[in-house]
Amino acid sequence: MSIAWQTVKEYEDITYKKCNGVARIAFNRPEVRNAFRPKTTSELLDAFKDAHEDTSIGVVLLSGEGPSPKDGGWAFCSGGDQRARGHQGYVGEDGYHRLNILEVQRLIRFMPKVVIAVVPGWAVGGGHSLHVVCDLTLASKEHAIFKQTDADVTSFDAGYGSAYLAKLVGQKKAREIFFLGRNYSAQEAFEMGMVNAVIPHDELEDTAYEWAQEILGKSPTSIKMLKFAMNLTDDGMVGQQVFAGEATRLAYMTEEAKEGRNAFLEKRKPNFKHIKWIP
Ligand SMILES: CC(C)(COP(=O)(O)OP(=O)(O)OC[C@H]1O[C@@H](n2cnc3c(N)ncnc32)[C@H](O)[C@@H]1OP(=O)(O)O)[C@@H](O)C(=O)NCCC(=O)NCCSC(=O)CCC(=O)c1ccccc1C(=O)O
Repeated sequence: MSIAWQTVKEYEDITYKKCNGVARIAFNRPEVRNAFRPKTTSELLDAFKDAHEDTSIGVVLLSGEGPSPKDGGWAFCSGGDQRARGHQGYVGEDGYHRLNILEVQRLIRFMPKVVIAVVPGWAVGGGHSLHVVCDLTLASKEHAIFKQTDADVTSFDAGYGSAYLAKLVGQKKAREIFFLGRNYSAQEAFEMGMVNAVIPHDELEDTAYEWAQEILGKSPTSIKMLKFAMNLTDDGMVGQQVFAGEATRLAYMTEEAKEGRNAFLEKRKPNFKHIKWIP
């Protein structure tokens, strides 16, 4: 299949394309297994915000470009660039120490669209956490490897990367992943419940696009409400807020909401008498 991707914007550390309701954002530092530095996360935030705002986009694919020009290795993302790591975080061009991959995680989690991690190779450390927070994960049969190195480099994603992972794969397995830091194949990750499908490498991108098109055939409101409903119990008050925000939007579309607004603007009491208390 030839997908007519159109580049949206040129970045240094990522690529950003769109086609037919699908946005594709990919790490583009294959020579360092797609490790992210502050510039990468700033660019990711910019692209994700654009995809969030674009009403023609319903699904976002998050992937990693490759293979590495150095050795042909494939990666989704190997986490924070350890060369950019300073005293308090990852040091950007402005000299500030940042820990802003968590902002990217929150955008993925709270975006009213489906985000699919398309994992062509290593998903490691903060890169592993990113696939965990995505709604779905598709992995290359030949090259995807899942690994948590946080405990090797004195880092710990104590939110979605670990606690939510435990919801996906169970407490014992999540603790094994973090405490031992072993490599897991796409098939093993699938059997654990953190990967939706294992796909031959050459078919990975096309399959991700096909899954996206299948999702785009569904009701946008249903998909959005289902995503937020499934997030709700794990996201506490923020999950409730996000879900309730969308419920409010639906309420705004009713006749009674229009009556409430019009009554205020016309400086009269609202008349809800004709509105039925539907059981
Ligand atoms: C990914 C590997 C397992 C791949 O191994 P292999 O295939 O053998 O390749 P290598 O030869 O090791 O790597 C090739 C090349 O890439 C460089 N590289 C790889 N990963 C990184 C990296 N993360 N940073 C910098 N450079 C990297 C490697 O040095 C090689 O370069 P050469 O010049 O060719 O030698 C393996 O590479 C590996 O284990 N990588 C490190 C994985 C890692 O430890 N990642 C960091 C985990 S911590 C993290 O991600 C931060 C989380 C975080 O961001 C966060 C957490 C909590 C709160 C806030 C935050 C936040 O916002 O920051």
